[in-house]
Amino acid sequence: MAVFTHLTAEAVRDFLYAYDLSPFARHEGIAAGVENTNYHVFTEDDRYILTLFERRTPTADLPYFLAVMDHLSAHGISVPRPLHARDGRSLREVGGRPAALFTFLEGRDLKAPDAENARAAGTALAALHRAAAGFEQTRPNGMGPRAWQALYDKIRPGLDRYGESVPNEIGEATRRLSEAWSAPSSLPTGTIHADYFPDNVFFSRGKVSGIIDFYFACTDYLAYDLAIAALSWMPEDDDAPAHARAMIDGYSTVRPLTEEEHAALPLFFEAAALRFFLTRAHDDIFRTEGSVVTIKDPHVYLRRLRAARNATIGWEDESL
Ligand SMILES: Nc1ncnc2c1ncn2[C@@H]1O[C@H](COP(=O)(O)OP(=O)(O)O)[C@@H](O)[C@H]1O
Ligand SMILES: N[C@@H](CCOP(=O)(O)O)C(=O)O
Repeated sequence: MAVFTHLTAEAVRDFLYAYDLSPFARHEGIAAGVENTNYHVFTEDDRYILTLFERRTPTADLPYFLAVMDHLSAHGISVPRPLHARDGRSLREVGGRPAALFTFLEGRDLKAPDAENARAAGTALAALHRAAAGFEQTRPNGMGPRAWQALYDKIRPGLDRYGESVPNEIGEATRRLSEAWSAPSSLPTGTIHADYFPDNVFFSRGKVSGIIDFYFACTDYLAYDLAIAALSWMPEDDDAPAHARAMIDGYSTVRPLTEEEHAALPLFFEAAALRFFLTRAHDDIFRTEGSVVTIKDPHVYLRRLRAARNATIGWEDESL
């Protein structure tokens, strides 16, 4: 996260009174992430994560995100479980923001995952898709083609900082991929994570120990989720496809892809690259002064968009 909303110890203590927990001890801001404000909250005998939902996370969708996490944790997937206060509510308010308290997950995200880690992450993603199959609520993808177009329109004047031809190049990709996306298809859909990056997957002793950050979760193509994961687990400075192949192999051991899904992967790689280029470029162009936020590099996804478009990224390999 970042710390967009600062909370005093008194505010956190008051917030905790609504829950059946032991007394508040202390809290600490967390500097990772880019969307929401997160704090470690320590009571006298346990620890939790307090998340304040900032403006980019749509407030109306918070009950859906919390329900996804409730469902997955009830179905054996290690995700933050929202705590319900004495009045039954998990969605509350603190510091003027909607907020929720979560169980703390052991483990850490890997700064430089290897291909075997990607394989394990792929297996865990397929298990998540399977566990989510019984979840009945749906949500359209807020980062789908309509959002690409809106983001593009907003950032277009600033895009030439990445190269003179980039405004037109991204405009063309947005149009072309949006059209391809809306073509009729019978690809399997379901609840997807939609941001399955290495920083959202915790490992402990070489195994996946937890999956966090469900604030882009939505109903969309399962193979698109896999494409986001396969793309984002490649080292940022290297587009060698070993990690992506391992991710797809690991995934397929739990949920084998249909032929149609295999055929759709190149489109999904391009779409995933465009989606993350657009949001990273947006955050880069519209930096928020005074927040402790790490801006993620848009160039990585511009490069991957080009590589996916030109099929020079190795996706054409038969093992895919
Ligand atoms: N349930 C949790 N257990 C342990 N750590 C967590 C948990 N939720 C969040 N974190 C920590 O907070 C950081 C930021 O969370 P994240 O959901 O990625 O924020 P953002 O939505 O701002 O991107 C994570 O990298 C992790 O260190
Ligand atoms: N994963 C995305 C941005 C969202 O960040 P997260 O901290 O919520 O995973 C990116 O890398 O662009």
